Amino acid sequence: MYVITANNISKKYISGNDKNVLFDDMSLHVHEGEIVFISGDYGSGKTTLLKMIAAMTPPNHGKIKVLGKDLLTIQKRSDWRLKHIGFLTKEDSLIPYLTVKQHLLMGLEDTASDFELFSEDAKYILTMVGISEDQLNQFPESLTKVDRLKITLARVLMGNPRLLLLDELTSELNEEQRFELYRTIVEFSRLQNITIILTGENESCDIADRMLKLENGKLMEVNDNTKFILH
Ligand SMILES: Nc1ncnc2c1ncn2[C@@H]1O[C@H](COP(=O)(O)OP(=O)(O)OP(=O)(O)O)[C@@H](O)[C@H]1O
Repeated sequence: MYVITANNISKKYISGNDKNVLFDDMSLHVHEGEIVFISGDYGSGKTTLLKMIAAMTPPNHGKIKVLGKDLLTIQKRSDWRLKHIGFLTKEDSLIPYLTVKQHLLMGLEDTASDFELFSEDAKYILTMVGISEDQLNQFPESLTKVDRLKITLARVLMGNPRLLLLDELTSELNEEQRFELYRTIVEFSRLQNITIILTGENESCDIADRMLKLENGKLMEVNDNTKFILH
Protein backbone atom coordinates (compact mmCIF):
# COMPACT_ATOMS: atom_id res chain seq x y z
CA MET A 1 0.00 0.00 0.00
CA TYR A 2 1.24 3.45 -0.86
CA VAL A 3 1.23 6.12 1.83
CA ILE A 4 2.24 8.82 -0.64
CA THR A 5 1.50 9.07 -4.32
CA ALA A 6 2.50 12.28 -6.03
CA ASN A 7 2.01 12.36 -9.77
CA ASN A 8 3.27 14.86 -12.35
CA ILE A 9 3.93 17.58 -9.83
CA SER A 10 4.98 21.05 -10.89
CA LYS A 11 5.69 23.81 -8.41
CA LYS A 12 7.00 27.28 -8.95
CA TYR A 13 7.32 30.46 -6.94
CA ILE A 14 6.87 33.73 -8.81
CA SER A 15 8.10 37.02 -7.49
CA GLY A 16 7.85 39.99 -9.86
CA ASN A 17 9.51 38.96 -13.11
CA ASP A 18 11.41 36.11 -11.44
CA LYS A 19 10.09 32.59 -11.81
CA ASN A 20 11.65 29.92 -9.61
CA VAL A 21 10.66 26.50 -10.97
CA LEU A 22 11.26 23.96 -8.21
CA PHE A 23 9.46 20.92 -9.58
CA ASP A 24 8.68 20.00 -13.12
CA ASP A 25 6.58 16.90 -13.82
CA MET A 26 7.96 15.17 -10.74
CA SER A 27 6.47 11.99 -9.27
CA LEU A 28 7.01 10.14 -6.03
CA HIS A 29 5.54 6.92 -4.59
CA VAL A 30 6.28 5.79 -1.05
CA HIS A 31 5.14 2.48 0.48
CA GLU A 32 3.78 2.10 3.99
CA GLY A 33 6.61 1.61 6.49
CA GLU A 34 9.30 2.73 4.04
CA ILE A 35 12.16 5.01 5.07
CA VAL A 36 13.09 7.28 2.18
CA PHE A 37 15.97 9.72 2.23
CA ILE A 38 15.90 12.70 -0.14
CA SER A 39 19.10 14.64 -0.64
CA GLY A 40 19.54 17.84 -2.59
CA ASP A 41 21.56 21.01 -2.76
CA TYR A 42 20.76 24.10 -0.74
CA GLY A 43 17.58 25.61 -2.18
CA SER A 44 16.74 22.63 -4.41
CA GLY A 45 13.23 22.37 -2.92
CA LYS A 46 13.47 19.69 -0.19
CA THR A 47 11.44 21.68 2.33
CA THR A 48 8.89 22.64 -0.29
CA LEU A 49 8.44 18.97 -1.22
CA LEU A 50 7.78 18.01 2.41
CA LYS A 51 5.41 20.96 2.79
CA MET A 52 3.45 19.82 -0.27
CA ILE A 53 3.16 16.31 1.22
CA ALA A 54 1.97 17.81 4.52
CA ALA A 55 -0.67 19.89 2.69
CA MET A 56 1.02 23.11 3.75
CA THR A 57 1.48 24.39 0.21
CA PRO A 58 -0.23 23.09 -2.94
CA PRO A 59 1.49 22.13 -6.20
CA ASN A 60 0.71 24.25 -9.28
CA HIS A 61 -0.04 21.07 -11.24
CA GLY A 62 -0.41 17.40 -10.41
CA LYS A 63 -2.07 15.41 -7.70
CA ILE A 64 -0.82 14.34 -4.28
CA LYS A 65 -2.49 11.61 -2.24
CA VAL A 66 -1.36 10.97 1.31
CA LEU A 67 -2.76 8.07 3.36
CA GLY A 68 -5.36 7.56 0.68
CA LYS A 69 -6.62 11.16 0.69
CA ASP A 70 -6.35 13.58 -2.20
CA LEU A 71 -4.88 16.58 -0.39
CA LEU A 72 -7.07 19.02 -2.32
CA THR A 73 -10.19 17.43 -0.86
CA ILE A 74 -9.19 17.79 2.78
CA GLN A 75 -11.31 20.44 4.50
CA LYS A 76 -9.50 21.03 7.79
CA ARG A 77 -5.89 20.56 6.78
CA SER A 78 -4.32 21.51 10.10
CA ASP A 79 -6.52 19.00 11.99
CA TRP A 80 -5.72 16.31 9.46
CA ARG A 81 -1.98 17.10 9.70
CA LEU A 82 -2.05 17.04 13.48
CA LYS A 83 -3.74 13.66 13.47
CA HIS A 84 -1.58 11.86 10.92
CA ILE A 85 1.71 13.64 10.28
CA GLY A 86 4.76 14.53 12.33
CA PHE A 87 6.88 17.32 10.82
CA LEU A 88 10.27 17.97 12.41
CA THR A 89 13.18 20.21 11.51
CA LYS A 90 16.64 20.63 13.01
CA GLU A 91 15.19 23.14 15.49
CA ASP A 92 13.98 21.55 18.66
CA SER A 93 10.90 23.22 20.05
CA LEU A 94 11.52 22.67 23.75
CA ILE A 95 10.31 25.02 26.44
CA PRO A 96 12.97 26.02 29.00
CA TYR A 97 10.73 25.77 32.07
CA LEU A 98 9.26 22.32 31.34
CA THR A 99 11.00 19.08 32.28
CA VAL A 100 11.56 16.36 29.71
CA LYS A 101 8.52 14.39 30.84
CA GLN A 102 6.31 17.47 31.13
CA HIS A 103 6.95 18.15 27.44
CA LEU A 104 5.11 14.95 26.58
CA LEU A 105 2.24 15.62 28.97
CA MET A 106 1.62 19.25 28.03
CA GLY A 107 -1.99 20.34 28.36
CA LEU A 108 -2.88 17.41 30.59
CA GLU A 109 -3.97 18.07 34.18
CA ASP A 110 -2.32 15.69 36.65
CA THR A 111 -5.78 15.12 38.12
CA ALA A 112 -7.16 13.91 34.76
CA SER A 113 -8.45 10.34 34.84
CA ASP A 114 -6.16 9.22 32.03
CA PHE A 115 -3.08 11.06 33.35
CA GLU A 116 -1.42 7.85 34.60
CA LEU A 117 -2.00 6.15 31.27
CA PHE A 118 -0.46 9.04 29.31
CA SER A 119 2.35 9.23 31.83
CA GLU A 120 3.21 5.56 31.21
CA ASP A 121 3.00 6.13 27.43
CA ALA A 122 5.32 9.12 27.75
CA LYS A 123 7.85 7.09 29.73
CA TYR A 124 7.69 4.25 27.22
CA ILE A 125 8.22 6.53 24.23
CA LEU A 126 11.04 8.43 25.93
CA THR A 127 12.78 5.14 26.73
CA MET A 128 12.25 4.00 23.18
CA VAL A 129 14.02 7.08 21.79
CA GLY A 130 16.88 6.53 24.21
CA ILE A 131 16.14 8.97 27.04
CA SER A 132 17.18 7.55 30.40
CA GLU A 133 15.03 7.45 33.55
CA ASP A 134 17.14 10.07 35.35
CA GLN A 135 16.72 12.52 32.44
CA LEU A 136 12.93 12.57 32.78
CA ASN A 137 12.93 15.38 35.33
CA GLN A 138 15.71 17.43 33.76
CA PHE A 139 15.21 20.75 31.99
CA PRO A 140 16.19 21.20 28.31
CA GLU A 141 19.20 23.44 28.99
CA SER A 142 21.09 20.55 30.60
CA LEU A 143 20.62 18.29 27.58
CA THR A 144 22.74 17.73 24.48
CA LYS A 145 21.47 18.72 21.03
CA VAL A 146 20.82 15.10 20.10
CA ASP A 147 18.82 14.46 23.29
CA ARG A 148 16.80 17.64 22.67
CA LEU A 149 15.93 16.35 19.21
CA LYS A 150 14.99 12.95 20.63
CA ILE A 151 12.55 14.65 23.01
CA THR A 152 11.06 16.72 20.20
CA LEU A 153 10.66 13.45 18.31
CA ALA A 154 9.13 11.72 21.34
CA ARG A 155 6.58 14.53 21.63
CA VAL A 156 5.54 14.00 18.04
CA LEU A 157 5.36 10.22 18.56
CA MET A 158 2.90 10.73 21.43
CA GLY A 159 0.38 11.72 18.72
CA ASN A 160 0.80 8.34 16.92
CA PRO A 161 1.67 9.78 13.50
CA ARG A 162 1.57 7.42 10.53
CA LEU A 163 3.94 9.56 8.51
CA LEU A 164 7.02 11.40 9.72
CA LEU A 165 8.62 14.17 7.67
CA LEU A 166 12.08 14.99 9.00
CA ASP A 167 13.53 18.05 7.31
CA GLU A 168 17.32 18.25 7.68
CA LEU A 169 16.86 16.95 11.19
CA THR A 170 20.47 15.92 11.69
CA SER A 171 22.19 18.80 9.91
CA GLU A 172 23.65 20.24 13.12
CA LEU A 173 24.81 16.90 14.52
CA ASN A 174 28.20 15.23 14.21
CA GLU A 175 28.60 11.77 12.62
CA GLU A 176 28.26 9.90 15.89
CA GLN A 177 25.15 11.81 17.00
CA ARG A 178 23.60 11.46 13.55
CA PHE A 179 24.16 7.69 13.66
CA GLU A 180 22.60 7.53 17.13
CA LEU A 181 19.50 9.46 16.06
CA TYR A 182 19.13 7.46 12.85
CA ARG A 183 19.37 4.18 14.78
CA THR A 184 16.60 5.41 17.11
CA ILE A 185 14.43 6.39 14.15
CA VAL A 186 14.79 2.98 12.49
CA GLU A 187 13.93 1.13 15.69
CA PHE A 188 10.64 2.89 16.37
CA SER A 189 9.60 3.14 12.73
CA ARG A 190 9.98 -0.63 12.27
CA LEU A 191 8.19 -1.30 15.54
CA GLN A 192 5.24 0.96 14.76
CA ASN A 193 5.24 0.73 10.97
CA ILE A 194 5.68 4.48 10.54
CA THR A 195 6.55 5.76 7.09
CA ILE A 196 9.41 8.25 7.10
CA ILE A 197 10.84 10.76 4.67
CA LEU A 198 14.09 12.39 5.70
CA THR A 199 15.87 15.14 3.84
CA GLY A 200 19.44 16.31 3.99
CA GLU A 201 21.99 18.22 1.96
CA ASN A 202 24.33 16.07 -0.04
CA GLU A 203 24.93 13.42 2.58
CA SER A 204 24.09 9.74 2.58
CA CYS A 205 21.81 7.92 4.98
CA ASP A 206 22.57 4.28 5.71
CA ILE A 207 19.25 3.55 7.35
CA ALA A 208 17.06 4.44 4.37
CA ASP A 209 15.32 1.76 2.35
CA ARG A 210 15.62 4.09 -0.60
CA MET A 211 17.72 7.15 -1.40
CA LEU A 212 16.57 9.79 -3.84
CA LYS A 213 18.26 12.95 -5.06
CA LEU A 214 16.45 16.13 -5.95
CA GLU A 215 18.06 17.68 -8.99
CA ASN A 216 16.71 20.10 -11.57
CA GLY A 217 13.14 19.71 -10.38
CA LYS A 218 13.15 15.90 -10.58
CA LEU A 219 13.79 13.04 -8.19
CA MET A 220 16.51 10.62 -9.20
CA GLU A 221 16.91 7.26 -7.52
CA VAL A 222 20.38 6.73 -6.12
CA ASN A 223 21.47 3.09 -6.30
CA ASP A 224 25.05 2.57 -5.22
CA ASN A 225 26.92 4.39 -7.96
CA THR A 226 24.12 4.40 -10.48
CA LYS A 227 21.42 7.00 -10.80
CA PHE A 228 18.32 6.91 -12.93
CA ILE A 229 15.51 9.37 -13.38
CA LEU A 230 12.15 8.36 -11.90
CA HIS A 231 10.05 10.78 -13.90
N1 LIG B 1 6.98 30.75 0.14
C1 LIG B 1 7.96 30.96 -0.74
N2 LIG B 1 7.88 31.99 -1.61
C2 LIG B 1 8.83 32.21 -2.53
N3 LIG B 1 9.96 31.45 -2.67
C3 LIG B 1 10.10 30.41 -1.82
C4 LIG B 1 9.12 30.12 -0.82
N4 LIG B 1 9.54 29.03 -0.13
C5 LIG B 1 10.72 28.65 -0.67
N5 LIG B 1 11.07 29.49 -1.69
C6 LIG B 1 12.26 29.40 -2.50
O1 LIG B 1 12.28 28.12 -3.14
C7 LIG B 1 13.59 27.57 -3.17
C8 LIG B 1 13.60 26.23 -2.51
O2 LIG B 1 13.37 26.39 -1.12
P1 LIG B 1 13.31 25.14 -0.13
O3 LIG B 1 13.37 25.69 1.23
O4 LIG B 1 12.18 24.27 -0.51
O5 LIG B 1 14.66 24.39 -0.50
P2 LIG B 1 15.57 23.41 0.36
O6 LIG B 1 16.12 22.42 -0.58
O7 LIG B 1 14.78 22.90 1.50
O8 LIG B 1 16.68 24.39 0.83
P3 LIG B 1 17.49 24.46 2.21
O9 LIG B 1 18.63 23.53 1.99
O10 LIG B 1 17.85 25.88 2.27
O11 LIG B 1 16.56 24.08 3.32
C9 LIG B 1 14.49 28.60 -2.52
O12 LIG B 1 15.08 29.38 -3.53
C10 LIG B 1 13.54 29.44 -1.69
O13 LIG B 1 14.00 30.75 -1.55
